[in-house]
Amino acid sequence: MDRKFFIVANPYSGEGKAQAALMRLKKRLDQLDFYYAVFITPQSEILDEFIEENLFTDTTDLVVIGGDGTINASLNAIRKYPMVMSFIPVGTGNDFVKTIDIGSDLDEQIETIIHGRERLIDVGICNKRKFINGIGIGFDGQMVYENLHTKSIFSGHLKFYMHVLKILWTYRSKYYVVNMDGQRLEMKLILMAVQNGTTFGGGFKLNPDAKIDDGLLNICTIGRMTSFRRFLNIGRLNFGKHGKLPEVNFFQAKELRVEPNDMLLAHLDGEYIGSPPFNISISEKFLRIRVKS
Ligand SMILES: Nc1ncnc2c1ncn2[C@@H]1O[C@H](COP(=O)(O)OP(=O)(O)OP(=O)(O)O)[C@@H](O)[C@H]1O
Repeated sequence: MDRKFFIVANPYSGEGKAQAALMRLKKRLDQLDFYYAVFITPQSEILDEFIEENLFTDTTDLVVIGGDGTINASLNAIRKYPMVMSFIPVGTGNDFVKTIDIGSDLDEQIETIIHGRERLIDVGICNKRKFINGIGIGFDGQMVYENLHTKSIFSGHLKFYMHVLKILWTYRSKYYVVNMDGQRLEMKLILMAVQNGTTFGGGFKLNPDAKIDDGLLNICTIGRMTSFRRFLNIGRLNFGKHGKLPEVNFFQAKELRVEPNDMLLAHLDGEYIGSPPFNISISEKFLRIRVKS
């Protein structure tokens, strides 16, 4: 079957790096005489619906040029179609691609889009919305909320890390009631990260042992911790070395319910989604993606 590429490019991701990546990809596809169409995303709460409306049904390859939010919207747009997804990560955090190998520079990533091997991966579902990387409830949900709603003289990474510092200092632990594969747990936590991938927040490896094709959700919880200890230990998260801290626990589950609590804010693949209740599950080997190795 002839390949047909549908390219979703977000001009806003990562402060506008998509344009240059799109030009290079188009040039390479032209050289190889491949058919492609380009969809430039609009700013919208229902981005997935816009993508779905514009997709042609015989697309073989859906290429996302954007960050985790654009990958998420594309994932939720292709529910009826058996296409392979590939990525050029130009977002701010680009957390999902840190779990896979798509090549380290633009040229390698473009070759992966064209010649990479197919891999079948799991996809998470939260209240009927799919996620590829994960859901952060508590501390990092608060961060995404404040990044969205607070004006700042900074932008991009700098704005994000200013919020990390402020919230790291001020955030108070909250009460979670959770049901994990039938087991009820009540905990006071700073955060709960429910993930398919390993990384959140632009490089924090909260679930370093997560595998994207094992049919399981990996869950990291961090309990009450003084502000001083948070500052002392945050560096460990960059290397996934937080597991030895007494406040940290890891779980694996197929299904999870987080009971209502308006004090808890959450994000799904980096996009703010409000407060629980959340019914979360995993769809094993649901999505085909293209990787380098
Ligand atoms: N044309 C546009 N103008 C402004 N915002 C847009 C536009 N197109 C999409 N968006 C918004 O971009 C957001 C998704 O951005 P995306 O996640 O891809 O990049 P990022 O936030 O820089 O990266 P990451 O999530 O990896 O940190 C969505 O909230 C979407 O509404």
